[in-house]
Amino acid sequence: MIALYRLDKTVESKIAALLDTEEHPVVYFYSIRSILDHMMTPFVVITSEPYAEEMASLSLPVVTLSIDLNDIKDKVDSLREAGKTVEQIVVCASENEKSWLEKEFELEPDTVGCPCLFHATENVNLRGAEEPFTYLAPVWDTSIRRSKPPHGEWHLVEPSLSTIRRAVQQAVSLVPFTRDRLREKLLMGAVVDSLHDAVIAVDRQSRITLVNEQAKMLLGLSGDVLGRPITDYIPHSDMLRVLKTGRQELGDVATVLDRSIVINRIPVIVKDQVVGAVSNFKEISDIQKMEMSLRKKLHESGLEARYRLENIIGTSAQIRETKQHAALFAKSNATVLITGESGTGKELFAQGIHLESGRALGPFLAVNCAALPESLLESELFGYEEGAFTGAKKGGKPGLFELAHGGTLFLDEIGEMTLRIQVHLLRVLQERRVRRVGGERVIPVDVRIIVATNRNLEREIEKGQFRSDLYYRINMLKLEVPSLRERLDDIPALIDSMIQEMNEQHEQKIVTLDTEIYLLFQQHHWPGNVRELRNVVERMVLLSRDGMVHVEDVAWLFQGKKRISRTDDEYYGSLIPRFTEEMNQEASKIRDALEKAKHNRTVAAKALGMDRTTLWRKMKQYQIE
Ligand SMILES: Nc1ncnc2c1ncn2[C@@H]1O[C@H](COP(=O)(O)OP(=O)(O)OP(=O)(O)O)[C@@H](O)[C@H]1O
Repeated sequence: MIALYRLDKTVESKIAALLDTEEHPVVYFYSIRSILDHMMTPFVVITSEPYAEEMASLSLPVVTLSIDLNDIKDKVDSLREAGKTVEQIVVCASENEKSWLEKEFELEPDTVGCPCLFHATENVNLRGAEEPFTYLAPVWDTSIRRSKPPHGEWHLVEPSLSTIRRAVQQAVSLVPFTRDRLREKLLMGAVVDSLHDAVIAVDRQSRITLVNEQAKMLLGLSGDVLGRPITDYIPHSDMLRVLKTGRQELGDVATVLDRSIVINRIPVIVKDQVVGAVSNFKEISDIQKMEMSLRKKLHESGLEARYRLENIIGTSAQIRETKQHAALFAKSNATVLITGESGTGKELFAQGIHLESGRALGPFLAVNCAALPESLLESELFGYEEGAFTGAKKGGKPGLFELAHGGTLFLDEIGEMTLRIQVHLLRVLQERRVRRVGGERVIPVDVRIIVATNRNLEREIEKGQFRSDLYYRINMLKLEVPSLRERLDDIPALIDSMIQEMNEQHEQKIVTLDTEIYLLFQQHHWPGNVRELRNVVERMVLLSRDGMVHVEDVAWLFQGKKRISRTDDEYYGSLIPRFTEEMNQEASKIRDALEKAKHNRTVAAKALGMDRTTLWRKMKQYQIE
């Protein structure tokens, strides 16, 4: 389709006559508005020089008609033929046409056959001219016709038929291109609309060339805003500054219509010239939501805290007290120092505190300070900037402090950390900001720190291996996890839960363990604590036959190993003296329940809140008939 924009009627009809209108229908437009209403139709615009500029912001293919020196000569000839005297000429045309005509006149001054003066229509002032001139203007220059020259009248110059034919040929050749452009435009529109970010772009004159739905929504724009100056909607738009300076502005925060938004403004530069600017922006609350969901995804891929405090097995007074302290510590944001022998479950407590805290939805990241060499641990914790060292990843890498933002960072085996990293860590803990290795920027972080150690840090300070200032900073809330030796009563429940877990993992079905096994296990010294117990139970499960494990099957596991300091006589003698107070209480509860249930084990188990197998095991353990 060919669109004719603000052309003279005679020129319009000549163009239409030259076109095969079946193949290239002609549409006539007299305002930008009406063109905007048809933007979804692929067309090429033919217009005259003064209106070509208006088209620029619409990014449509435009063919421009203008008059030349030959057209002026033809007009002068026809005036002379009609008996008019033409001695001096004044030509008024648009700024562009005027400068072309001047150049042509300089090159071939004899073409017209008389002196010519050229004026730009925009600032023409012919008043007071004394000489009788012949006044000429292009046929499409409607504004000039409204003013009357001092002597005589305006004579309108038309472009020659060959000029019109060239313009028509050019327009026809551009038609396929407009279809591609439209397709691209639709695609671009779909892409821009599909973005979660709001996007708005302006041209050099700060007229809006692109805007997506999100931008309209956040800026409260409605209707067709394309082609309109951005200042009509945002009077002091910062885009004007970017157009002027050509410098990008990233991460600016502003309030628009009561919403806090973060904005990036980027100049569009072609061949060192600023030809426009694009701005993308987003509501801060959206960014926070995205951050949260990203973090959640990170958790799903293995960075999640899984153990809640209530999942930590054990009902002994020691473990109950530790859990109570942990639940209290979870309410605060202060650093927690977890101490305890290796394998006691320090990491489980760290996870439990995180999940019990207000940061439960944030990330939980853990790093074992003993497992990484110094430089690796440093870049792991604090991240690094691009080029910080040979092999540093392009674009740098965020450290665990940044990744744990809004959540908890668990530093296991902190006693193994070198003094240099201790200094770096202390600074981050004091300032709550990290500076990546090799970087300048400081990044604020909101991270709760939990550290753990099985070393005696006070002794490490005496030996000069641990900084006392760091110790005082991390030793705000101290959680001491008891060794397994100190809570032997928890062993049966731990074994049961481990067996259940492993049965599921190994698809094995162990129904029963000899009661003696529990007793045997409660005799062991367990230097490796719960971790060692888990290993032993795993081996036991793998060695089991027909769903039964007998004491003879496992006794060898403890051969040559240190026992709790109890004599064999105690072990093989009466079992009662070896029961703790809690066990005695449990035994008498079971006796009572059985009596009440008239020795119906199903009823008694129900009353005790345990299943039949557990009741049966406990009856064997406490030798209840
Ligand atoms: N109360 C518990 N209930 C169930 N499993 C436990 C319990 N305590 C520890 N475990 C298990 O014991 C193993 C060791 O636990 P964890 O890694 O938390 O110990 P740790 O004290 O952090 O050890 P280390 O000092 O060596 O880092 C893990 O497999 C864990 O699942």
